Amino acid sequence: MVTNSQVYRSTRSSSEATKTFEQVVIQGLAEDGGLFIPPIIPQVSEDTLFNKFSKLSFQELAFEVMRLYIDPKEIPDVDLKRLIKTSYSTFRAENVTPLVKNTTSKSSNLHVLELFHGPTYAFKDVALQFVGNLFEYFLERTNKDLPDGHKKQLTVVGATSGDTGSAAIYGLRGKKDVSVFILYPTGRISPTQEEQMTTVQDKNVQTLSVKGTFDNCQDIVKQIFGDKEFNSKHNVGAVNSINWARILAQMTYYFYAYFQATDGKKANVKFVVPSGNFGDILAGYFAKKMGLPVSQLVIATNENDILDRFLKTGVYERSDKVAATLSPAMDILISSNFERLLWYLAREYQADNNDLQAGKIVNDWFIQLKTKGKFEVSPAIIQGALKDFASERVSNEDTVATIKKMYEVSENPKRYVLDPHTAVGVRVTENLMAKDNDNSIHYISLSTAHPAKFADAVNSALSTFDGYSFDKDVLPAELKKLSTLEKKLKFIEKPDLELVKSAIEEELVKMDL
Ligand SMILES: Cc1ncc(COP(=O)(O)O)c(C=O)c1O
Ligand SMILES: N[C@@H](CCOP(=O)(O)O)C(=O)O
Repeated sequence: MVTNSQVYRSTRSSSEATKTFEQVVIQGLAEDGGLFIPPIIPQVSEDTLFNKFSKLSFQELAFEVMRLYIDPKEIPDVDLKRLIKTSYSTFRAENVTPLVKNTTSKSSNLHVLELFHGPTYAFKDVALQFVGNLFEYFLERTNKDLPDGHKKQLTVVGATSGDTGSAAIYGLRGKKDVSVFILYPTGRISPTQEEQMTTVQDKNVQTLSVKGTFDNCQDIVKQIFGDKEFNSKHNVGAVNSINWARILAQMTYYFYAYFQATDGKKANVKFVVPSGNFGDILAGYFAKKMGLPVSQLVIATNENDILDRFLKTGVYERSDKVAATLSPAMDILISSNFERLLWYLAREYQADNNDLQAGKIVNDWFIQLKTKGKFEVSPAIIQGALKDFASERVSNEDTVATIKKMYEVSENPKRYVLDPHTAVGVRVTENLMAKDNDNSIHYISLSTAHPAKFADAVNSALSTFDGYSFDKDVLPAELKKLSTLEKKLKFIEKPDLELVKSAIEEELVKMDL
């Protein structure tokens, strides 16, 4: 029986947990196709939360949170502190994830948590700057005494609906003994997102534009992990939120934002999270289960609403009918990280708190998903999920209307511009506030990307306003110059595993790392 939160297991395994943090970070996905999780979630007392954690800087808090999940024998304190410091030194905001308090008016507790102050202007940087440095740290240690030609090299393969790709590339560009291949759906990401990825010329980076959807790209990535021969030949690594380190690094801002919103006091707090692959909100679930007194985590989706439908019906169903929306990074039908949540729910509500039995249940569900295209969970599981989560979906029209309304009414700051993903969250937050009708609740709405990345949606909401100029008011100079830079990308004409594997092998030879 595992008793410590620094040992990991797969969501689909019926054996005891045995994996170390380094193993799960480097391996990415478990051999059985499951995701790695810590079966024990560490607990933080109220005293520690409100008398210690609430007084820390973002970096200090990141250390305290991460320390609970990483054995000091694997990364000693001094190294973990250095990794955190280096990772967040690239952010434009000193406190990394600032909270814009009382955004609409002094008397309303709607706070916007800006997560886009990293190098690629999206929340993914918070985790991927850290993950890049973590890969480098582990590889340097493994390779230190190995002669050239025998050093371990990691081939990172990731799928993106727009933001993970550039954040992973910026986290890994130029790093020793790592190559990075990013698959994205042709024509289904914004022009700026595409430019951010394809204009990076470092020789260890290659983007693959795949004719298909994000779900196709993600499926191919998972198949590559399951391909034993390819995987053992190339040491495939993950940058998507299937990698546990992504979730871990995202926990910090739930704690930090809570204390910023409440001035370090215990209060009634709800987080609203624009969701797709369920990685971001899952980090909030861990924070809540660790003891942060969050009253609700609210899933905000666009028209691709598998998560909302699941919470309403208990049926998790595959579909290939992905809608192209104004919040394209959330155009996702299969939410990878949902599997992690399902494991904790299965353990508590169906397996009498037995880890091994929970693994068996989750494995059965995912076999059904593969063979029958869907699975259904019991009402007890849904009722369990609803103790922590609520959900709502938002249309394109309401997304545009929310960007417009915020621009008109915001007080702090005036003329506040939301990106369309953030707008999905803000719309859900406003609906919730109307329903709750309780001034004592703090609502923290996560802002997951900078509006400059989504010119079409933002302009369709704001171009009729007198004096509004996207170039002047929204677009940072750094992103403006991207359109003038040379592009490096390779087209893959259909979403096919073999085509992608050949492209990777061909490029690896050219990279000659
Ligand atoms: C801007 C933006 N918002 C929201 C999301 C959804 O986050 P998650 O996939 O972690 O649910 C994504 C993509 O992941 C994103 O890029
Ligand atoms: N929205 C994401 C999709 C990939 O999700 P991840 O969090 O699992 O990496 C993106 O922008 O690429």
